[in-house]
Amino acid sequence: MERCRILLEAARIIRERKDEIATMETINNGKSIFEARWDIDTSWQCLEYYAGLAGSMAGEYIQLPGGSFGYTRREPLGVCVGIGAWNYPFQIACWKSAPALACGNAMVFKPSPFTPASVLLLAEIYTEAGVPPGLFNVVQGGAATGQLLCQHPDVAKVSFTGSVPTGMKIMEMAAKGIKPVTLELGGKSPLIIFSDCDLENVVKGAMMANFLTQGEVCCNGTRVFVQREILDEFTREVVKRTQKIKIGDPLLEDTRMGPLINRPHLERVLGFVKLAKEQGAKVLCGGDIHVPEDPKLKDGYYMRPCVLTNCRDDMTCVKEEIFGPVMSILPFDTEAEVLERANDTSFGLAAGVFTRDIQRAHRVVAKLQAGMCFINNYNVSPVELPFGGYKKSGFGRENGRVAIEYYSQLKTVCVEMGDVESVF
Ligand SMILES: NC(=O)C1=CN([C@@H]2O[C@H](COP(=O)(O)OP(=O)(O)OC[C@H]3O[C@@H](n4cnc5c(N)ncnc54)[C@H](O)[C@@H]3O)[C@@H](O)[C@H]2O)C=CC1
Ligand SMILES: C[N+](C)(C)CCCC(=O)O
Repeated sequence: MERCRILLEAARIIRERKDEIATMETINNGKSIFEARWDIDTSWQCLEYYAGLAGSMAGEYIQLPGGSFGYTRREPLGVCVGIGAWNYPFQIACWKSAPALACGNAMVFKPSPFTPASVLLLAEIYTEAGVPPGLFNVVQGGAATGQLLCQHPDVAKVSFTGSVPTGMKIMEMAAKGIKPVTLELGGKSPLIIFSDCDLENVVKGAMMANFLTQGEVCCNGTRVFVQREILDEFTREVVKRTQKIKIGDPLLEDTRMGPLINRPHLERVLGFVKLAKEQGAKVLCGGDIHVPEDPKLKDGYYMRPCVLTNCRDDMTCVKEEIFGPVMSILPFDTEAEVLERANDTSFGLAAGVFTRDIQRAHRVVAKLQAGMCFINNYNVSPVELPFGGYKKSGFGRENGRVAIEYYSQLKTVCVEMGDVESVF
């Protein structure tokens, strides 16, 4: 209950300082202030959720023959390390620290060096809320710092959000110390749109699946499979809306897309679009640099969101994670065909299906190889639901009741009520 009270107080302070934190996050990352406010909401909600669970963590009592019994205790792991990516800096820190602290662990958090700032506000808020000194710590740095943290003998667990290649290294380092890891890695998720869907919702869903945070979202549904009967209508509508996305100064109230994280990443994303064209894809809109009218923004890392058609499953833009605002549209004819194509990837973070046929919706998600499946929506993040990947998108889960298991260990106590029976 004490942990609950402190986490609730921290959640309250985050709500109270929401605009200030969102502004910091926008400056930190470049996402629009409108969206940053959403991220701050899913951050304090996570603290509230685990505050609620903190007081109810308990073990089991198991009756044994002859009056003997056993019981289990859910105990903390110790010092947990959190390593974050740059796309959701504040939210990632909350999604890791809230369950860690609720379970009684300490956390050392290392944000991405591209977004070092907002997590310091979180540390400040935890302290103000009553988290004892030393329980939540921020260490700044890049790969070398991350490695030192993972290899440190006093660290009991590592929770990582980032790319697949780094995830592999983390797992290797953790293996040397037999430390559990949670890996939230990349994706190339399918969004499957059947012709019986509600077109208005589907278009909104496809935009949500592709263009939040400049498209720099791990669970984005970037392979948009559209049933052939509605291909033209869907494409027309999605292109129309994509062209209307307001790009510019992310601190302005009506902006919906800010700059990408840095110059090399912008160039990498533009390179994917160039390669897509060379491989035969057609750019229906965007895919190039955007120069805002405001002269002080002219060197910003802005690009116009891109919709690609004429895509084939073997193209690089369809196979690899771009981590930018690039949607690939792929027509399909039958359910069996689309399922096979959707699952033909080494990633498995998320997937979405839009249809009015409820039997089909559940049949399809049951066969999708992805940890987070959406029916008739995409990229919403209720903190009550576990989030995490299949296959190379990682393992372990954040959010939901299950995350408790990734931040605690189970002790079994066996109690003898009779005499010791010995073989000797
Ligand atoms: N599944 C998920 O929840 C999410 C996954 N991602 C993935 O993250 C990637 C983009 O983020 P980046 O920051 O570029 O990823 P990254 O893997 O380069 O870096 C992530 C974090 O790991 C640290 N790091 C880098 N090398 C390390 C090493 N050898 N040892 C320990 N720490 C190390 C970085 O400093 C950073 O804090 C994308 O591939 C994306 O899919 C991003 C956000 C969410
Ligand atoms: C908030 N949401 C669902 C759009 C993305 C969360 C995962 C990430 O950190 O990329």
